[in-house]
Amino acid sequence: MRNVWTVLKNIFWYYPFHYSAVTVLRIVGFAGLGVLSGMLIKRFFDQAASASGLTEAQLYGIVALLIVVPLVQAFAYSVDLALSYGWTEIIRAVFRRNMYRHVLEQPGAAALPVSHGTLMNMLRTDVAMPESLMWQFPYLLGYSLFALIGFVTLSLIDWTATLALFAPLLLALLAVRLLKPRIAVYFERQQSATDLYLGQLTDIFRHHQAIRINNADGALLDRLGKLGKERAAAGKRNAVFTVVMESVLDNIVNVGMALFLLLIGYTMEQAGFTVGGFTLYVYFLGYVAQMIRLYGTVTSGLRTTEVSLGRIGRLLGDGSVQTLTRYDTLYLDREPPVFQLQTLPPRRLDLVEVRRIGYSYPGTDQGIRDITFRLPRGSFTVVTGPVGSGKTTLLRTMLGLLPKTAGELSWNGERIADPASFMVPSAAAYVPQMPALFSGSVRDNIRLGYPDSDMRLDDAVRTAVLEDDLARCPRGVDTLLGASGLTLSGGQRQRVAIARMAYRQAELWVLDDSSSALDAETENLLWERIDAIRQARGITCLVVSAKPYALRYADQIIALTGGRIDPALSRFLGDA
Ligand SMILES: Nc1ncnc2c1ncn2[C@@H]1O[C@H](COP(=O)(O)OP(=O)(O)OP(=O)(O)O)[C@@H](O)[C@H]1O
Repeated sequence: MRNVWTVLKNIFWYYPFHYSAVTVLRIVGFAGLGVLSGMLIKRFFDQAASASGLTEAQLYGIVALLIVVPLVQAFAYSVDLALSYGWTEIIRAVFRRNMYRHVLEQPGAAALPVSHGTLMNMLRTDVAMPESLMWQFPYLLGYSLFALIGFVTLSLIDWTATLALFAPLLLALLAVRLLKPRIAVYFERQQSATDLYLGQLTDIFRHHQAIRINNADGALLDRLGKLGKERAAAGKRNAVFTVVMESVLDNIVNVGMALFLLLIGYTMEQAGFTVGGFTLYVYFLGYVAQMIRLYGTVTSGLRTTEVSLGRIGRLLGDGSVQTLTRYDTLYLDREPPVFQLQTLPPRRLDLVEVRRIGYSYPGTDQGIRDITFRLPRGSFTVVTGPVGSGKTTLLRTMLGLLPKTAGELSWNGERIADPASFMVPSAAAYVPQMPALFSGSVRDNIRLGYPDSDMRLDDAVRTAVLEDDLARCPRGVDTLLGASGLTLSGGQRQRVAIARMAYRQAELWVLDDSSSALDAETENLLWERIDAIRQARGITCLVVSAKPYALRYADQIIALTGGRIDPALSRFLGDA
């Protein structure tokens, strides 16, 4: 629960003035004016029932006040809404932005510790829990204050009836205490079922082609239907539990009210209870009932927020509360600063050294161990080995996309402290085994944020042997690709990704099985062109390939078996 209070405290400091203003408004607008109305009503009835009755001036005065007070309350309510509504969205946006930022700042290959479905659900519902709880407190404070004032005022009239009016409160506290542990259980189950459902939905949209091609529509839809039903059942259970809790509280109030009316009837006869006094009791009764409901809402909000923050903590890890609540500008009312591409200064490569590096996937004995080799300027190194021997793992570890667990990397003799931030253009450019394309044109996909240059684009297109493919498209390099580049063939997708790498003009080119979908002729041409550029510009190539075409250009071969270098099958350059 400590995390919940810290998050609420941090939210408060985003807009201390607004939150304080809303709190004061809710206390004055609901508690203060509420008490005033109650007093006026009492006075009205007492005076009306007295022998002298109401004078005309008194009557109009009271009626006018009874009209003005609700109008002021309505005004206070509107100001409250105007102040709190916008901040609700802002707080959610801050949380969402912080979660996106955290995800984007992770090393590329670090698998998210939660599924896509869970992530979507967190961004959708969990982020909203703290702030919606936050806005309940001023109400609870207002109504509690009102109830307290009511308690004092009424006990001066008749303490037994007052006790009867407030007795349900104690019972309600007890009921909420008993029901509290279940609130978290039902909410957590509902969230987990929603995670699975959203995860399945995401998978279907991401892999719809694979699903169609494998004729798996029926099976997946069945599974989606089953998850949907489980989600609905968990949601229903949670909703039913919430309604049951609310109705338990309501009924406690109703029983209390009946008890109270019985007592009043008795007291009115015995002690000459006035009509005004009775009206005041009835009037306060509504507020006590509302306070009890709010108490239930806040208690359940505290529990569900605790669950949501626990879930978000699984994504954000240590210091999750600070990461989630870190505040900075959202640029809602002005343009954000123009994004300046941080192109790093050229970093000439003379020699890259890989010394005894290793990486193990968490919780497994899979990965790479004790890998040592050198990449001199202009060299062409091919990494080979059977499926699962660690080729991709080696490249990703070198690029900092996986955090190495052993060994060192150096660039021109200097240790690379943080490969993730160093091994990017202009030092290294990378074509992953499964490159990601985006909707937009071929040009957009190749540039991907880099400045537009026709010369550079032509160069990159030629390096990737894409020119004939583009010549067949009426709009050439401006041809639009569907979502995720779906309108391209596998080989074309690979070559757009190679062109993207070439466009970056890095010193070290890293290609992971990037020609697997090419026909022999195109692949031959591709390596021929890459080799020509290597010779002309001194580019260093590190290439995973299982096919013979790239091997033809190799002046070094790193053969992996079971995550280690097999010296018998490898061929090194210089002293490794
Ligand atoms: N995220 C992961 N978690 C656990 N194990 C993994 C993970 N990714 C890969 N592995 C395992 O690590 C080993 C090396 O995988 P890697 O992808 O590097 O092999 P590869 O040689 O590139 O294979 P391929 O030729 O099929 O691309 C494999 O046994 C694989 O199952």
